[in-house]
Formats: sequence, structure tokens, C-alpha cells
Amino acid sequence: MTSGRSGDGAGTDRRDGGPGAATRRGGISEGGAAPVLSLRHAAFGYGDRTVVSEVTLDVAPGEVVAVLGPNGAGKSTLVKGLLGLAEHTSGQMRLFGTPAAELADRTRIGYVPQRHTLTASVTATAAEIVGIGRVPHIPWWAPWRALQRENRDIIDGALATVGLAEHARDDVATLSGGQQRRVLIARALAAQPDLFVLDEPTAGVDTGNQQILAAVLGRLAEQGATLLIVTHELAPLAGLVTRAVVVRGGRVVYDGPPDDLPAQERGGDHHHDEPPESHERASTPVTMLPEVRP
Ligand SMILES: Nc1ncnc2c1ncn2[C@@H]1O[C@H](COP(=O)(O)OP(=O)(O)OP(=O)(O)O)[C@@H](O)[C@H]1O
Repeated sequence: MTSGRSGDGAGTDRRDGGPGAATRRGGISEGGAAPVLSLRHAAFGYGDRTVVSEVTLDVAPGEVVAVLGPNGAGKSTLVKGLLGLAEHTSGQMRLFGTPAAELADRTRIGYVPQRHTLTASVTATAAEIVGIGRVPHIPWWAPWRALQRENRDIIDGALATVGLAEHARDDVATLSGGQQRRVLIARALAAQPDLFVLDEPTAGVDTGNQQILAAVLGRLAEQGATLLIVTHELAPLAGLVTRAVVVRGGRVVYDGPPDDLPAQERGGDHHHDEPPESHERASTPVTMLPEVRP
């Protein structure tokens, strides 16, 4: 199997392209592409506690997947499992065609955590925060490369993609919450990952900022990025999401086109995944059982 970074040579230099450039340039998405992510009966949890189980899922390069479900369903645990932030307790997990345990370079996944903004105690410009995303790409023996034009262009490009070019030199503490989220998306973008994982990017921001964030994600998708977006509501991301995965009671209960999602799974009611699973699962219609994709 090939991978986006080293497959056929097309993916070895991604500097002149956006996210997923390797994929677009023809390596892996055409003819027998390795899934970016492949799970088989996978379970994730914390310590002795399994939170999500029996997850079977393939995500192809360029897909924009919304992970939906009520509070406490296990959405964040699922994506944290991909990042090694929750334990992978059973089943198989491959990332970029490689068994996850053998994947040396986790920076290939760009993560924007849930409800994360930057506090006033951080004294840094937006460009400096975005520059953190470049750290894995700067060899320890050549720190001056951080100052080279090529590196600065990537940082400026990431800020432009999220619509914050004019705020590059601003102290992040002076930016709004929605703008700070976009700085964090730009930081992930600057790392040039092969998969973006965003946990609730549109939660807690006003409608105007939700639209801006959705436009930013749309731009990434147009550039060929593979996106896994945890969200409560599909509405702010409608038109962008190509596939919906619903987690309920620690199980994937729907995997398919967003247009076919039953209204009650589109989100927005912010109900909690309680009382216990047995009740939730009993109420799950048979038609909601996994529609596992090839
Ligand atoms: N670090 C942790 N240690 C132990 N249990 C945890 C941890 N993080 C989450 N959990 C538990 O895992 C369950 C699922 O939480 P998770 O955050 O994955 O759900 P979610 O669907 O993302 O919810 P929300 O929409 O509220 O973010 C919850 O019962 C939660 O208490």
C-alpha cells in the first residue's frame, strides 16, 4: 500500500500544494487508494473503561466526515483514539495504510481540540501560534529554517486560508473566540497534515462566525483535505459534509450520506446520551444500523 506522504513520489514534496496535495496529485486517490483511516471492530476508552466499541469505518482521501451524536456518546473518545489520546483497546486501526501502533509520524494528523481558545496569558502573535504547527518540520540541527521564506510563506498561507492574513502580527489575546479557533485551525494547517480532526469547531460561536468557520473548512475541502469533524449539528456544515457517522451509546449507529440522515440525528437539540445505553439503543430504529461502506 502506498501512503500520501511517501507513496509514489507525488506526495514527497507537499510544499507547493495545500492539504491533501499528495492525494490530488494522483498518488493514492486514483485506483486502489489506501484509506486515510481504517477501523475494524475497534474499541477505545480510558483505563478499564471502554467508551466506544465495534467501530468499523474506512475514510478515503478527500472525504469530509461529520461525526454526530448526543453529549457523552463517545464522539471525542473515538477521534482521540485515532490520535493516541484515548486508548485503543481492541480491534484493528490503520492510519494511512499502516497499523496505527507502527505509525511513527502522528503529526500526519492535524488536531483542533474541542472548545479550545487561547487565553490572555498567552503572549504571542497569531503567526507565532501558527508557527508551532511548523515545529515538527524544522530539524533540530537547523533551527534557522524556521525563519526562512519558505516556512514563513506556509504560515502566511495558513493564516490566509482561515481569513486572518491581516491579523498575522496581532496578539492572539486580542482576537475574538471565533478568530482564535481559526488561528488554531491555521496551526493545524501549517503542519500540512494528511488528515484533519476537528472536535466541535463550530460550537459556542455565533452564527456569523459559524459561517466563517464553515467557509474555512470548505476551502480546506476544496484543496483536497480529508476532514473528520466532530459536531452536534449538521446544519452549519451542510453542503460541506460528504458523509455522516452517528455515534450513540458508544456505537456507530449510522454511516452514510448526510442527506439520508433521519431528522432526529441532524443535531441541534443538545440532548445528552443518557439515560443508559440500553434505553438509547432500544430506541434506535433498525434502519439506523451501520451501513458500512467499502
Ligand atoms: N479522560 C477521560 N477519562 C475517563 N472517561 C472519560 C474521559 N473523557 C471522556 N470520558 C467519558 O467518556 C464518555 C464519552 O465522552 P466523550 O467526550 O467521548 O463524548 P462526546 O460524544 O464527545 O460528548 P460531548 O458531545 O459532550 O463532547 C463520557 O461518559 C465521559 O465521561
